[in-house]
Amino acid sequence: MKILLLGKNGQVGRELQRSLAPLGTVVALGSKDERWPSDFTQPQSLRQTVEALRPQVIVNAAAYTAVDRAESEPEQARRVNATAPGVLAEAAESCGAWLVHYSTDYVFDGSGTRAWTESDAPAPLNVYGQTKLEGEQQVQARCRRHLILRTSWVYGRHGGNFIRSVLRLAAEREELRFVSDQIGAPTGADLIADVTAHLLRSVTRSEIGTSEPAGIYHLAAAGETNWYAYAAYILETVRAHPRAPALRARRLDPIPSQAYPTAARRPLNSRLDTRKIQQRFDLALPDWGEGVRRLLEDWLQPPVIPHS
Ligand SMILES: NC(=O)C1=CN([C@@H]2O[C@H](COP(=O)(O)OP(=O)(O)OC[C@H]3O[C@@H](n4cnc5c(N)ncnc54)[C@H](OP(=O)(O)O)[C@@H]3O)[C@@H](O)[C@H]2O)C=CC1
Ligand SMILES: Cc1cn([C@H]2C[C@H](O)[C@@H](COP(=O)(O)OP(=O)(O)O[C@H]3O[C@@H](C)C(=O)[C@@H](O)[C@H]3O)O2)c(=O)[nH]c1=O
Repeated sequence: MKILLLGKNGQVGRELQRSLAPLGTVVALGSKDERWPSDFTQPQSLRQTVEALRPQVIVNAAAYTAVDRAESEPEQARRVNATAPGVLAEAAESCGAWLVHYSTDYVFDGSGTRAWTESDAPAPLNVYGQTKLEGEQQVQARCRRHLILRTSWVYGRHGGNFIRSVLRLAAEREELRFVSDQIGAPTGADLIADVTAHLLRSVTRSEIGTSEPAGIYHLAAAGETNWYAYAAYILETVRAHPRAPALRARRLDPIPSQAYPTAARRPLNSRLDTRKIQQRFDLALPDWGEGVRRLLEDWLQPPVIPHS
């Protein structure tokens, strides 16, 4: 099976390079590939890449993810998050390929306290969420064999994320403040990549031509937290470790969202109901804290080759 992976250098893309490898031949592209057009700000050029490679599966992990910056660069965000996925979807449809596309909890407005299901109506609060929603709609309209995986609060070994921000700030400052009224589930890029591979094994084994499992699925780690409690968990886990680095932070305080003004509004309730993906693909999703702890322990390992 030939798989085209776009966004190979992102948090999820790096893990997909590992998880997709056993499924077949993976052609993995970053934004500046010398062999194939892969710049999402030039959406039409992507058609050429798909037509030349004719993959059976396309996995799109590329996205414009700078939530605050998107407020002042809406057209750039829209090209990357909506127009380019639409072109990919059309090209995937014309070669009969499956298209995996990722989306976000930020398509919801964060109202209420119930976890969002796939059939709830999206109503994004910010440009990033709006362009990601438009991307979902493009993919749904143009490619029958699509899997849209909405996830939340992604962290990974590679690339910038909240865990790195917390550790950097804790090394620099004595007092930290984090919002405690936005609730969601931090989800590991490794989990997303592993589940993606599991789903692809399942759908590509189904009868040729069927698009029956196609659709939107929520994919997030189990449990929930808020950004303040998440930051506290990161710092406690690091401090309890015998190889903990020196941290200046002495105080960590919870604050309401209004006390932390940002260019983009963020949803208060980002909980995703993941029952559909678990039931449809016979999966169990681990608790968010497990994955965060594992990553921190890996980072704190001495850089030596283990004996066994
Ligand atoms: N990060 C998060 O918290 C969340 C992410 N998601 C979604 O998950 C998916 C993966 O996100 P994540 O791995 O965190 O993203 P990252 O920000 O880590 O990586 C995004 C990748 O997109 C690529 N990209 C950006 N602009 C372009 C462009 N113009 N042309 C081609 N490629 C481009 C970059 O490629 P390069 O490095 O080669 O320039 C980058 O490696 C995305 O769809 C995102 O919306 C959903 C919920 C939460
Ligand atoms: C750095 C910092 C952030 N915060 C708040 C701001 C924000 O509400 C929250 C998280 O901040 P970040 O900017 O790291 O997170 P943000 O970029 O909003 O994360 C989002 O990224 C996109 C791509 C998604 O799809 C979402 O699922 C989500 O993961 O923490 C503080 O309260 N104190 C701080 O010192």
